[in-house]
Amino acid sequence: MSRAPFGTRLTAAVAARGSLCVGIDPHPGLLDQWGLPRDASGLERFALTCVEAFAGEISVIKPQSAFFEAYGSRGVAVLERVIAEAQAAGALVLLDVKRGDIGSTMAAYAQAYLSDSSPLAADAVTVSPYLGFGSLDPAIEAAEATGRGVFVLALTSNPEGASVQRALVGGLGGVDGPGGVSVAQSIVDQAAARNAAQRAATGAPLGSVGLVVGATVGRTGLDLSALDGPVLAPGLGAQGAGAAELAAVFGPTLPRVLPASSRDVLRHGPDAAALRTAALRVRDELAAAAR
Ligand SMILES: O=c1ccn([C@@H]2O[C@H](COP(=O)(O)O)[C@@H](O)[C@H]2O)c(=O)[nH]1
Repeated sequence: MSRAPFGTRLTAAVAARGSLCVGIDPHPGLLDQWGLPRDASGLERFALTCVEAFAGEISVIKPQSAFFEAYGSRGVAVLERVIAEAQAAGALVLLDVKRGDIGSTMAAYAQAYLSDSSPLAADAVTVSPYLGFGSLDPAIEAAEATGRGVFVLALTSNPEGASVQRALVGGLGGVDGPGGVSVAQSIVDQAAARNAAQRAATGAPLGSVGLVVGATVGRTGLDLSALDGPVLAPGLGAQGAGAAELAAVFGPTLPRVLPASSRDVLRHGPDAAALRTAALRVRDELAAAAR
C-alpha cells in the first residue's frame, strides 16, 4: 500500500485531533479496578473499550505491548485487533515495544512491526538505540519505505535512565570537542541527520525518526533544534508531569511534542464515555496551556 510519509500523516493527525497520545496499558490492577478478570478475556474487553473511547478522537494511540504479551498468543491476538480497529477508526497507532538488536535481527523486528504484510504492523514503534544507532537502520529503512515511523529512546522518563543517557561520549579532543556530548545528544544528532536526508527527498514536514524524551526529565541539556522530527513525551499524570513540566522541558520544541498519558486517563474506566471525556480534557488543557 502506498502511504504518505509518517511525518506528513502525523502532522495532519495532530492538526485535526490535537497532540495528546493516549496509552493503552492494561495493568492487572486496572483490570481489577474495571471489574474485569485478569485473563485474556479481561484484556480484550479492556483494550477494545479503550479503542472505542479514544480511536475516533485522539490522534495517536499507544498500546504497551508488554501488557498484551503477558497473556501469550491470545494477548497478541488482542493486540492485532487493537491495532487494526484503532487504525480503522482514524487513529495512528504507535506500538510501544522498545525493540533493539543487532541489525540482522532488527530486520526481523522491522518485518514484524513495520511491513505491510504483518498483522502487527503499526504506524510507528518505539526502538532502543543501545546496540548502536546504526543497528536501527533496518527499522528506519522499513519505516521510510512504508510511510511509518520509529521513536528512538533518547532521554527516558524513568530516573534510572540518566546514568546511561546523560553520560558523555567523545570528549578529550574526540569527534565532538573537549567535553564530548551526552549519549542522548548523540542519538538526537543521528536522528536529525536521518530526518534531514528523508525530508530533502520527500518534502515531508517532519522526518520519520522521532525521539522519546520523558516529560519528567527536567533540564534536558539537549539541543533538539535540528531534529525535524516528532518527540514522544511520556510521563504525564501518573509519573508526575503536567503542562508546566512539558513547557519547561521542551520550550520552543513543544509544537513537535506528543505528550503521552496512560494510567491517569485509564483510571476513569470502565465506561467508554468517561474515558473519552477524561482524555479530551487532558488534551484540551494541554492545548490551552501551550497557547
Ligand atoms: O521513557 C519512557 C518510555 C516509555 N514509557 C511508557 O509510557 C507509558 C507510561 O505510562 P503512564 O501510565 O502514563 O505512566 C508506559 O507504557 C511506559 O512503558 C515511559 O513511561 N517512559
